Amino acid sequence: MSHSNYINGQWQEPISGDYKNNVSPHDSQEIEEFPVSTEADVQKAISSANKAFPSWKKLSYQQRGTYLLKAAEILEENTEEIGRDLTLEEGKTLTEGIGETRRAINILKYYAGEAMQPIGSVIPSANSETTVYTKRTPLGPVGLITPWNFPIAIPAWKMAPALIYGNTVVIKPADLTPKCVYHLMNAFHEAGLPAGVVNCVFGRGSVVGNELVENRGIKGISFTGSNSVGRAIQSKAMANGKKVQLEMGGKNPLVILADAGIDNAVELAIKGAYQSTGQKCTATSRVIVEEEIYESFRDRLIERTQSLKVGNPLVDDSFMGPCVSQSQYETVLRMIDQGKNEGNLLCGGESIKTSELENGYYIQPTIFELSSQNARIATEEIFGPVIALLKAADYQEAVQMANDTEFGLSASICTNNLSRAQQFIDQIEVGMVHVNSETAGAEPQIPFGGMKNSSDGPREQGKTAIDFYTQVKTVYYDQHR
Ligand SMILES: NC(=O)C1=CN([C@@H]2O[C@H](COP(=O)(O)OP(=O)(O)OC[C@H]3O[C@@H](n4cnc5c(N)ncnc54)[C@H](O)[C@@H]3O)[C@@H](O)[C@H]2O)C=CC1
Ligand SMILES: O=C(O)CCC(=O)C(=O)O
Repeated sequence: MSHSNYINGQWQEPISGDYKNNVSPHDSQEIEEFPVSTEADVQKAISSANKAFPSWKKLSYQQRGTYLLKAAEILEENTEEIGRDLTLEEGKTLTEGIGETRRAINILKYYAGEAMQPIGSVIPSANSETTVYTKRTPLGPVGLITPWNFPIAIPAWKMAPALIYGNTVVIKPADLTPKCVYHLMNAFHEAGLPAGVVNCVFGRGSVVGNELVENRGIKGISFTGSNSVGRAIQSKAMANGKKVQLEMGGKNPLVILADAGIDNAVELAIKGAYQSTGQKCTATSRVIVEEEIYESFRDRLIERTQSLKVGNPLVDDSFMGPCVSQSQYETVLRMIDQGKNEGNLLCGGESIKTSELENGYYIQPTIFELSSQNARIATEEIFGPVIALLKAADYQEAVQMANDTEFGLSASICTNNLSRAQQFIDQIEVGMVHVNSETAGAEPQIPFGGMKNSSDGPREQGKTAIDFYTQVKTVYYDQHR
């Protein structure tokens, strides 16, 4: 089956006539065809987003919210099918695929609800005759560049706030996972969204994404993906006068203090490190354990890791599926080889080539014990099912190690000591800190984003999303002159 771009309220074939298949990471089978678009397709989409902007901006928040709600209802009717398509093209388990689809639906509903919330504030002026208040004004057409690891939730969490606050959208989905954004576009189309308000152009980042970044018709870029691409986009987009929001990598630590319950701490490590095959920017990739319980924790972690069922993500009892692509699989295996030179391999460390999985991109969940926090596998983002395990003499050393990274997305501490937990919340240099919960996770109403080299620009999701998708207009209103 062949799909088209969604431009100006219509499904349009790419001008080049070129298509590429998405591929199942479970068995390398080609699934469906999606456009390999060129700059000219993007220019058409940008022009339609510009044409649609004035009348979309003019609608009330509640009128715009109605479209989001309708789209959410349409997705809801097809949750299972969409979750299945997500699992088929991305490789996370069906429970995660359906869960992510539900998350996308909740995001649309949450931002539809924002239409009922106050916008702006009234501020007292020095002059008693003057009322000062703030309004929010949308940026205009925005370009959304999204990754493959949350192929429906991340597009939804960028599109929903963009739309409710009055922007129009051109989205470029990750080329590995186009079907999920196709489902989103279809829901907006069926919901009767006016032509040109959302547009989707499938294709390569260096062509489609780059045109969004360079074209003057786009006023803001929201990007999630790798640090190298994010930073390159940032300098180009800012040079073109655009507002930029970046969500990039992480090297998230889970710190386990001696007073923590070992079984609970092990479960947090397992979920944080291996769900979605470790392909989350919030994944647990470093586990730092206080010396006193290090050995018992390590032994239990190895035992649980070896008990995990890795297999076809569409089959109910699989805990972990494959890496998303051949290239991601090769990158993770290269990092594992690096780890074999740097540390002590405790378990895993190989690809899985049983007859059922031989054509897939499967890797065993892997743990390295490290004596140095400076090893590459303890400092570089791997985006695979790999844990760097480190021993800390005490809390002070643990927090120093946790902060010894260029990244600052999320972190977690396992402890029953309230004052230690509070100290960690104050000392850890991340955007999202957990106490006794896993490093991953996001909810629509909660600000999402990091410090240091993990993020740039205002936070995504929750009420803070308004800070990227609008500008503040201050009004001085004097009634008597
Ligand atoms: N922070 C996160 O959630 C994510 C991080 N990553 C990291 O990035 C690594 C590589 O994954 P990729 O898929 O290659 O990430 P990427 O950063 O290349 O891709 C992310 C998005 O940017 C687009 N893009 C790529 N080059 C572009 C350009 N020159 N101009 C405009 N858009 C462009 C891609 O098509 C995709 O839609 C992963 O191993 C992981 O470490 C990947 C995906 C998500
Ligand atoms: O932890 C989550 O659920 C969201 C993570 C995420 O947004 C990402 O990996 O890009």
